[in-house]
Amino acid sequence: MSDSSVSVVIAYHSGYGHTTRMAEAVRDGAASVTGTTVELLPVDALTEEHWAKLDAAHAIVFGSPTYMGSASPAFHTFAHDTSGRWYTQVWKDKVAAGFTSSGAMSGDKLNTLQYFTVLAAQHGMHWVNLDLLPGGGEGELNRLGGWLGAMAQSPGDGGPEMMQKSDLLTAAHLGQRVAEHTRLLHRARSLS
Ligand SMILES: Cc1cc2nc3c(=O)[nH]c(=O)nc-3n(C[C@H](O)[C@H](O)[C@H](O)COP(=O)(O)O)c2cc1C
Repeated sequence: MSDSSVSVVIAYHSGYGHTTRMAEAVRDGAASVTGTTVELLPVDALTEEHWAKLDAAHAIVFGSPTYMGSASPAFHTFAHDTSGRWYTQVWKDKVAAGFTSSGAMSGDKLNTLQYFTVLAAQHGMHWVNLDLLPGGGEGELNRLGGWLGAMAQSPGDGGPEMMQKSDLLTAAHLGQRVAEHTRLLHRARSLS
């Protein structure tokens, strides 16, 4: 990685593949910004090498399905496992953002995104929101009308292939925005 390039790591959990599709869309959006390296890291299979990549990243995007109104148990375990890094503020001033998928239209996804923001704040990270006005129809970006992060909804009895294209494009938009803002911050720091 050159001095001018930035790294975005997507730390996510997915039980049945829906959140994986979102993570891949976030990755594609971030990778569309020149000079950005992006990596997907499932939080239930982190090695020491993966933790080192998280520590070295300029931005970390959190992703989880909404289970019982919050992030999944696997994501909560990951968050708990970051407590040593919280103690020494290893992730301070990294960029952060988040995304979640649910079965119900609301499904209490907001609580999952708020949980991510608190996690980011405890680590001293800078939260990047979703800068999209609510989409008016099924095919439009941000059709679910949220701003804290990217949200997707699909029937609980349908597979990941049933996901709405607009939700995946919304996730890609968030990834692009994260990469752009990470680059801005990185450039400003290198000038100061
Ligand atoms: C244990 C469990 C709890 C769930 N809780 C919720 C919930 O609180 N709200 C909701 O809308 N959907 C809920 N769902 C549905 C999932 O959020 C939804 O199917 C999601 O897209 C799954 O993502 P994944 O395939 O990445 O695991 C739940 C599913 C499971 C298995």
